Amino acid sequence: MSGGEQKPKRYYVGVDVGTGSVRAALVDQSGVLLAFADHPIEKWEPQFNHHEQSSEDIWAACCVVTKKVVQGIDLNQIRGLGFDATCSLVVLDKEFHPLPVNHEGDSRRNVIMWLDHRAVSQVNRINETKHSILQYVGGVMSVEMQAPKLLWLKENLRETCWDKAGHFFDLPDFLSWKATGVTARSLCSLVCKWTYSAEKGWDDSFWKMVGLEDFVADNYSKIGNQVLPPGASLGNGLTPEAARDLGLLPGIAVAASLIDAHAGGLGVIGADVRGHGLVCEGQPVTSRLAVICGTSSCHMGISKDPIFVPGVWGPYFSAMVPGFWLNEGGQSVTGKLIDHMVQGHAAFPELQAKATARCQSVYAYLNSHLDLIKKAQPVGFLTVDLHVWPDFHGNRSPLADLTLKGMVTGLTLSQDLDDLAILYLATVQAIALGTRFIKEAMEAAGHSISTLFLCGGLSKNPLFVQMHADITGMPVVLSQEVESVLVGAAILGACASGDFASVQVCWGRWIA
Ligand SMILES: Nc1ncnc2c1ncn2[C@@H]1O[C@H](COP(=O)(O)OP(=O)(O)O)[C@@H](O)[C@H]1O
Ligand SMILES: O=C(CO)[C@H](O)[C@H](O)COP(=O)(O)O
Repeated sequence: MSGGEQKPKRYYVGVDVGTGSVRAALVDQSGVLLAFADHPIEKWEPQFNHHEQSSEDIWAACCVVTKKVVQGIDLNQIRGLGFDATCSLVVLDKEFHPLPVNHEGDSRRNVIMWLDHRAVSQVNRINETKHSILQYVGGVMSVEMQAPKLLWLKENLRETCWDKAGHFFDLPDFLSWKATGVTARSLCSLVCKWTYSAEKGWDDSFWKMVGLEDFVADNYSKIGNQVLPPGASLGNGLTPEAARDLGLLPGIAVAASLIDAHAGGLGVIGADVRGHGLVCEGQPVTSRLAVICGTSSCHMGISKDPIFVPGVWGPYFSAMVPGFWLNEGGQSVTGKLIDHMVQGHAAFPELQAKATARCQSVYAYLNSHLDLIKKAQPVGFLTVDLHVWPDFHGNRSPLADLTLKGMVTGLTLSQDLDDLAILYLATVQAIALGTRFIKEAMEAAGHSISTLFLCGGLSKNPLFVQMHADITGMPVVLSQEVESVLVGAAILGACASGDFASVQVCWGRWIA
């Protein structure tokens, strides 16, 4: 190459598997997102509180979106691939074929989704053990974690699933296995959802005490006995078969994955805010709370030393930003709750018709409708008589009580569009109050938070963002790059490629 010629560009692909859809992005070596694609995924709810998906369907959606974002690019310039996903449980047999996680024996449905609450009796028994490991999940294990779901499978689907199972994967780790054939697990998923300790490894006494001693006996081969930090390069990279599926070249570096909330946290928490006059400009990164808000909301705060927050998951070492401890608060349904309240209201068909006529989303329409009816008052005052308690799917943080239910007070006989708009507003406010509740619990335990950094689907809703600012009394920062979760996933691919020495170096160049 002559001195004047430029080096060929280098690209990385990030794939983000959310609850409702799969997204992919092509990102260049400066961290700029050049192409985006998304594709819906299937969900089943065969009975109340049972939520299932198909790992084959999810992989097929990953292939669709990846092929789209690399169209027109010289594939030789694509250097790395990173995945993030929801923390759902994928079950495969010894030959890596899907196994049913349901009474119907439908093996297509081989994923117990993260929001599935079938394992209530199992998690209650796990919590009754008072095992010391529970202090690393806020004192109370959530029914959404993997241990209670595994125990449910053992107790309920012994012959059709448990005895035949060869591999239990967190969804992010399933994807990296599917791409590389390497069964190593990410430190992120094992630490955050499976009770693994970055310092001490698996705790035999926990698994024996809860009735899952089977894992100890076979040296954890079914749930992971090779653990790698997120961003580590896996095996020989993309296998020829996976390369064909994804429309990429074999051998491209594939990274150990992250959970979706953690990829979002990585994508926003270090953002360069210089020149905006924000209070956090001169403060350490530990003064920031990243809130990743999609179907659920996850509240990610980091610290130099471990902080134990009752009802808030963690502290987890190096599970999101290497070298930092992580606490993760959360609300199990936020986007899903707003959709539920709006779509279940009698005036929804009228709303849909009016929004369609204006070529707007129902939320854009509702936001402008609230502006119309608020008259001279700030919009928040429209709900002085109407209040929502948002724990329709239990409370993840800080009460850590899965038995809690939702509540609405102040209802009248009105079912018109004004009524729907005000109920929508009260729901958004309730969710923002939930964020404040979590932030206050984290501060009471030792965090010092001055600024919120939002990303995920709900951060595209200006009312949601404004209510978070009004109700927490803190500035809310949105990244210039809306798809921050995908930037987090691409950082993994960039790190695995060897073009950046570590996740932290890439993070420093792209984000901070
Ligand atoms: N432009 C938008 N305005 C308002 N709400 C939005 C917008 N885009 C997405 N959402 C809401 O965000 C939620 C989904 O967020 P997303 O991050 O896509 O979820 P997931 O990662 O769980 O699949 C849904 O409840 C949806 O209604
Ligand atoms: O527990 C979580 C992260 O630790 C998330 O709630 C879960 O992964 C679902 O994410 P999303 O709501 O974005 O689909």
